[in-house]
Amino acid sequence: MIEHVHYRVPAERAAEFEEACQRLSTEPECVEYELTRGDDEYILRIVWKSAANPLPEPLNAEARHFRATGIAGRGAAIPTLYEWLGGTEALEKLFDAFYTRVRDDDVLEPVFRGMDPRHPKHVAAWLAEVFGGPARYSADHGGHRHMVGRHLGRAITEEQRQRWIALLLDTADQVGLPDDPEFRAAFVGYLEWGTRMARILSQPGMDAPREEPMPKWDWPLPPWQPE
Ligand code: HEM
Repeated sequence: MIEHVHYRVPAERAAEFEEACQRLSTEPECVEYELTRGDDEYILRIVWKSAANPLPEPLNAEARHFRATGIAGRGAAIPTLYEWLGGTEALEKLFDAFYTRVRDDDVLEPVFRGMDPRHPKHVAAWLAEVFGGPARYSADHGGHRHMVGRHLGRAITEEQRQRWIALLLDTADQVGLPDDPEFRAAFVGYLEWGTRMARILSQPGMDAPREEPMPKWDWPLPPWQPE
């Protein structure tokens, strides 16, 4: 439940009012909130876990309630991770180089022996979509369910997972993927999550995958850009 509350606050009470708003940080049912300010008025937006909660003084005023539509996003002022890393061309270069190195890797070679030769391009298409690029993996390669299905029953070990990630990061340096702190934090974050999911889903006894939305990855911090 999303609540919007409009307040008129005289200048002499502004500090007290803003302090009261900050106490929403300790509300157990509050997911997030944002206070925006006009000349002598404010709008407070609160996202509640379920139903809206009563607000303490001096915040209790007439509120309007809304539901999320799922329509939300970033504008073009902040590039997607996909744009930042150089798009499909850069991702294909990364995975071509990576799977070439996999052939000479003692830990990973047995895992990928007999691999489909289109595999590097498919993984590039997967990552492109996860990082905010074109939805080609969903459209042409079976989407999330297919990807999960390709890991089923492979019993990936922790050693294999760690080698996969280490070799991919080394290849990222080799092919010149951006190495700024924000991009690498996002990239490593996704790889940690994705490889751990792949290992868990590949263990014996895991059920056939269900249809699920593609994961979407974003910046943990916006990238630094010159003014
Ligand atoms: C972020 C981590 C990972 C991503 C994004 C990823 C992505 C993918 C995708 C998209 C496919 C299906 C390709 C297709 O559509 O044909 C796939 C298949 C596969 N993955 Fe992963 N994977 C990850 C981690 C791992 C790890 C850690 C291993 C093992 C060490 C692994 C082993 C495999 C194997 C053996 C296949 C089947 C290859 C073939 O024969 O075509 N994956 N992966």
